[in-house]
Amino acid sequence: MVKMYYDQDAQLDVLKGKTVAVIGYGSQGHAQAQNLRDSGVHVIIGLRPGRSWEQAEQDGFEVFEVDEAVRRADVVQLLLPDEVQAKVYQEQVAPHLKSGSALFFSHGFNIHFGQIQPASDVDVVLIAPKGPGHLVRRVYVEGFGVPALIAVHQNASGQAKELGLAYAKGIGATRAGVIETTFKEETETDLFGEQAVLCGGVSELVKAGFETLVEAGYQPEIAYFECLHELKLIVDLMYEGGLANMRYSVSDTAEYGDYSSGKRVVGEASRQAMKEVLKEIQDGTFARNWIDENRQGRPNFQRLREEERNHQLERVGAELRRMMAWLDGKKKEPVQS
Ligand SMILES: NC(=O)C1=CN([C@@H]2O[C@H](COP(=O)(O)OP(=O)(O)OC[C@H]3O[C@@H](n4cnc5c(N)ncnc54)[C@H](OP(=O)(O)O)[C@@H]3O)[C@@H](O)[C@H]2O)C=CC1
Ligand SMILES: CC(=O)[C@](C)(O)C(=O)O
Repeated sequence: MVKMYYDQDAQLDVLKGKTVAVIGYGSQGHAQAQNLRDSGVHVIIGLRPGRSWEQAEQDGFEVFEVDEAVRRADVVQLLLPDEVQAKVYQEQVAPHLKSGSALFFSHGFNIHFGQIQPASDVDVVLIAPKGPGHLVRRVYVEGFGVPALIAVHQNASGQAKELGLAYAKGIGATRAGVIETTFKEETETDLFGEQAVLCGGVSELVKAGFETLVEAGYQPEIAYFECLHELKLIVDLMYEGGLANMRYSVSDTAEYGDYSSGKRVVGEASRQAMKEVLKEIQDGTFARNWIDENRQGRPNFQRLREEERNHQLERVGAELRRMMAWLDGKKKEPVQS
């Protein structure tokens, strides 16, 4: 049986008198910094001058250049994009990390693939929320938390796990539950999940369904409602009670269609492809490709991002969201970074 850690297993006092430097103020950075502050933890932000710096100051944080924030910190949480962490670490973190301090991550990529190799006199801990940063903040404010994973790569202080659990409590994760893992397991499962299921898998399934209906002559707006908009409602049911809860709520017609046609759409070929994707994550092929793509200035990433943004599905969806008044009040168009 998996061991889950909850609020009662974590002591916020472990962070009492310590300064946490959150490096980066994006999806995870803004959420974790605000949650920690609301939990009574002393938080400073490390950034480069720019949009995030202005936002963090507007949100009431003390903001410093990365090296200065590191010098002031007992805990340094690296919430930079994975592809820039190694360079920033080498140039602005490692030379200033205090002996006996702690280096935190929310994804194990750079430790697991050897891009960052910390000195032996610091704790190295992973606290990985299993959800997008904006939900980490929203759910915390609502009084609950996004579950997370904890792993200890180095325990120089002898208290790394206690420190990690205190941090997890500070961001609200122990309200939901924290599972112990390793940097390897978190990295490989997270990369697999975002590629084969959550982002890549679902996006291609939605696009294929939308295009199948549109190419067959149906109205794009109906195809959008059927294949994307309604997906949230279905996934909410799965979130609340598993596949069984979704199948309980949909019609028997839909449930029978689920059983009779689902495996024809996502069948043995898809399962084989998933195994290949996982193998390329495990043997480092994906990591090398991603690191190389960034070294070359992201030509393929930018091209593919542009193609996807111009997909008919996106255009139809944007128009429908403008028309759906109730949604307008809740969701802003995604920030075009
Ligand atoms: N997004 C998510 O929901 C999740 C992310 N994670 C992990 O969290 C970590 C952070 O990801 P995420 O929050 O998505 O990142 P974002 O891209 O949302 O934010 C990155 C932040 O880093 C800053 N930054 C970028 N480059 C530099 C630099 N050279 N020097 C200083 N600051 C810089 C950006 O500021 P600027 O405005 O100047 O560009 C921005 O504030 C990653 O390890 C990721 O894998 C884990 C779980 C979920
Ligand atoms: C939200 C999350 O954990 C992801 C999809 O893996 C990520 O954004 O890195």
